[in-house]
Amino acid sequence: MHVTRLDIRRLRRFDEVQLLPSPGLNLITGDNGAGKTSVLEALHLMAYGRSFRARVRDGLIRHGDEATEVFVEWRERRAGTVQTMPGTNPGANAEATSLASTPPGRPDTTGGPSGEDREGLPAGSGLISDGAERTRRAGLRHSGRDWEGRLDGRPVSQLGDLCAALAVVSFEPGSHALITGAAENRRRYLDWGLFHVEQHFLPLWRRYARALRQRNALLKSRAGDEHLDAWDRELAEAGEPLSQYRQRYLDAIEPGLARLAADLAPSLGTLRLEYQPGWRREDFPLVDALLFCRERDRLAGFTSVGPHRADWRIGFGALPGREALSRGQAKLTALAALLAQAEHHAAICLDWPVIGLDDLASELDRQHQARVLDWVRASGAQAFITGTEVPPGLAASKGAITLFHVEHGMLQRLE
Ligand SMILES: Nc1ncnc2c1ncn2[C@@H]1O[C@H](COP(=O)(O)OP(=O)(O)OP(=O)(O)O)[C@@H](O)[C@H]1O
Repeated sequence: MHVTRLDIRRLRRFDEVQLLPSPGLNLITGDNGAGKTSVLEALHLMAYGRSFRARVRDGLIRHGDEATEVFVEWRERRAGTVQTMPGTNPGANAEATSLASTPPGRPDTTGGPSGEDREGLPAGSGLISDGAERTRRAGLRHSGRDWEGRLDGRPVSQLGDLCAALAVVSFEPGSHALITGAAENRRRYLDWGLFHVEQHFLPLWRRYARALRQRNALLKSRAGDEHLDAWDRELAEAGEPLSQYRQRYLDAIEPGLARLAADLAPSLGTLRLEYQPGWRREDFPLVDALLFCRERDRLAGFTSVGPHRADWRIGFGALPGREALSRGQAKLTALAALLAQAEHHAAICLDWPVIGLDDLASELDRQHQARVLDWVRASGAQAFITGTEVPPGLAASKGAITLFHVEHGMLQRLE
């Protein structure tokens, strides 16, 4: 998929800007504080319902305004999501390759903008099909507390449905948290991938989240066993398959991630992934684990076992543990994980997610920049790269790039 138009209103320092990007590489330059990252944040907001830097109410809305608005128009393959369990059928494009060679088969994403220009947020005028591709539109108005969204001309009742439409993978200065930060980052990574490739995952995830809320409320109110039994069963019925989806997703990602990590950080040795389901799954079914922990959970007032406590870890042959990774190595590993996720998405959905690379030059040395840019270019994915200057690695990476410049709250395309 590729974005053909992005309108941003009242986000950070922007009053109102519009970006008409190319389907390939787009570079956004500007001085410190000009608003380059804000452009990526706007895209991320539409795809995740939050910024990668903060929640909406923590500074995303322009000072003095009530809400921020983002409108995105994009082209995507009509085939949409192929409903296949991750890991069971990676698809024709799943032959993952290294950064040094050409990435997997390039989905055809060459269609241009629909040509139809729309004003106004967050309304959309419906879905426009055109052969193998279609144009989609999403608008989101977010005040931090409330939100209002439209997708293809219709109101959206759940933010998750809006976010599941546009797939964006963002690499930014905080991305190392995926490897060295809290488990929540790693659960989100799995869940984001699954939202997009497995149609049964989101309802299951919602069912689990609801059951967890209910069980926690009962624990807090010291409810009797007869009430908790039913919610334990419900939690387990949603939690077991949810956990299996995550495990299989991680298994499906692992080979591509290992190859990408070997290219980006070869000195670390062989990569392996370990999934931790959130309870001793090898010993007990979840329903039994919940029962065993019931008294402890009553005292604590929350559920201490289950997929909401899941995690996954990366280990490297040459290191004692992920704690031994330098910050730079953690960043390279996070980038490998994000690109592997993008690659897997492309293999299953036959369409690349949009890739955001914030401040690439300050994150990677010249040689790694060039490798990543070559890889992204060869993939056919649309990418948004930001930097105070043209990244040095871009000089070594041959091919077209569309340039934009941000200054004084304005966003301009440079010819
Ligand atoms: N809520 C807000 N209201 C108004 N202005 C804001 C708000 N939040 C941040 N800003 C300003 O918006 C700009 C944010 O810019 P952004 O982080 O996108 O810049 P950047 O070009 O990526 O900068 P850098 O190169 O320093 O990373 C900064 O000038 C910041 O002071």
